[in-house]
Amino acid sequence: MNIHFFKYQGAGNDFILIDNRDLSFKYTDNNAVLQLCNRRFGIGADGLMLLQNHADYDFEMLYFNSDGNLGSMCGNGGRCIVAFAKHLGVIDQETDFLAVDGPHYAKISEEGNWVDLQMIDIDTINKDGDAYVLNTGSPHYVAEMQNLKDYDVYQNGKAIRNNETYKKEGINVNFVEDKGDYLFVRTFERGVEDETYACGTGVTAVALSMAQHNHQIGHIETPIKVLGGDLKIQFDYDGKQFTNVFLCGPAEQVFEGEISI
Ligand SMILES: N[C@@H](CCC[C@H](N)C(=O)O)C(=O)O
Repeated sequence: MNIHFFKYQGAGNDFILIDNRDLSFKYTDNNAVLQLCNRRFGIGADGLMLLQNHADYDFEMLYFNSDGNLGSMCGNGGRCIVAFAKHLGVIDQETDFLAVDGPHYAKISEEGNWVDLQMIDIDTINKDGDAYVLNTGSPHYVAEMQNLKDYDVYQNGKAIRNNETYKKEGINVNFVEDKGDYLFVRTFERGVEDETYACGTGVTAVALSMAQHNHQIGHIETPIKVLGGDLKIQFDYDGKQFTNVFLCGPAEQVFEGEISI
């Protein structure tokens, strides 16, 4: 099978994008995705997305983690597929598209490289010891700490993701350090089974958890730094529910190519 693909990155979370409006990429098992995402023997990426037609929306997003399995919602992937849809001429500057966790609204800058993506509303944040656990389209564990720059995110994230509580379904593990003007976040991602340079649903989970932790109410804007760059989360919080949640940040096409598998 010969595949025409595009490579995108959003704050260093990188993805293979395929225009599958003609349904020529047939997903039968996880081997093709696994091979394409492999950083030694394939294109290399944290995940792969198919952009497909949908009768009721501008397009549908199908997201696979780099382990080859269909994933839950990917926030940075969502921002990248919006930039891809604009590149293809499927949308102009605003869109309503469908992802695994439901419909999403997004708007994109005129230059096509900055996307504000609306995420699902959240009304439940649980605790696991001192950590927060919530689902922002994907399941997340959020733990606050000091000196995060030197922390072993891989070993500690992997241990939490694979402990008795989370082993079966898996969880994405986020560590956050409050730097005053911004939050510094590092994430061990389920489905990649490694630390990634950014995780969109992860930084969303972190911003909401920290707002609850710090008893913030009203319209809140949270600047975030991750290994791959800067993101911003904005939302309204009335003490019970988080609404109008937006994940904002860069989404850039890196290259395009052909590969046969
Ligand atoms: N990188 C993503 C999260 C992708 C989903 C996750 N790995 C999972 O399946 O749990 C993001 O930007 O949100």
